[in-house]
Amino acid sequence: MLELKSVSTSYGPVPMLRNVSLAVNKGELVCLLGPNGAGKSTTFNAICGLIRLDAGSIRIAGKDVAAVGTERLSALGVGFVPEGRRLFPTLNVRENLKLAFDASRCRVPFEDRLEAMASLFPRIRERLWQGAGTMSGGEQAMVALARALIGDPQLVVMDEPSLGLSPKLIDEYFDIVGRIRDEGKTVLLIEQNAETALSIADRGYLLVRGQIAAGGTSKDLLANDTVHHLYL
Ligand SMILES: Nc1ncnc2c1ncn2[C@@H]1O[C@H](COP(=O)(O)OP(=O)(O)OP(=O)(O)O)[C@@H](O)[C@H]1O
Repeated sequence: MLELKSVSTSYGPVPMLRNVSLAVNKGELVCLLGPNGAGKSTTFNAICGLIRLDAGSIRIAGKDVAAVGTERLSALGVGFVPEGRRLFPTLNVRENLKLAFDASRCRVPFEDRLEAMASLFPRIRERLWQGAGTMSGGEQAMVALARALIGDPQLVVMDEPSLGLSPKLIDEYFDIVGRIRDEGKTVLLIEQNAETALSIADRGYLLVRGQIAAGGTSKDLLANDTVHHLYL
């Protein structure tokens, strides 16, 4: 569903990602872990088609992201949860969700998808008319995930969605992410919160200084010395 093949990027003369290869198969929940500055958000932006690659390729459902273009990825069946949520603060929740729905190719009526989101996120149901910018951080995190899901995507890519959430809310959030995978969606979860991410992921990769330093099943990574040294 998602394949990065020997991807290298740079910021001006400074190399960032170096020869990064990773794959997420249909129906899998895979996490990409890494310390601050490892290149996680750079990887996310590259998957969104926002960064030009120096080398390598990124394919979603077999299609080259660079050829498809960022603005058409949603219609290809991809939902994104960017770091910091990036909702439209002056629009209400419903309007935020409607914009994302309109960018997708979902054939189910909007009201049906809205009802599905309200069932998945009960906190959202009574907040549909509230300005997104006035919601709490936790509520905004739920809206950002609902926005990624409203068009019924096949693939969901998330960049550090648990940032700023309380421990209780992190558990609730990751529980929902696990359910999304159980319902058949493919998920790439980019996270610093290694222990929680690995507790729901099927597999994971560790990114260190722009390179993949380890990869394997969640069980393997939990037993990996480098992962332990960095996180656990
Ligand atoms: N637009 C940019 N121009 C120059 N350098 C950049 C740019 N964006 C990111 N970088 C640098 O690239 C490196 C990787 O940044 P990135 O945001 O991908 O890391 P990260 O793994 O997501 O970190 P964090 O967990 O702290 O968010 C950092 O050293 C950062 O300063």
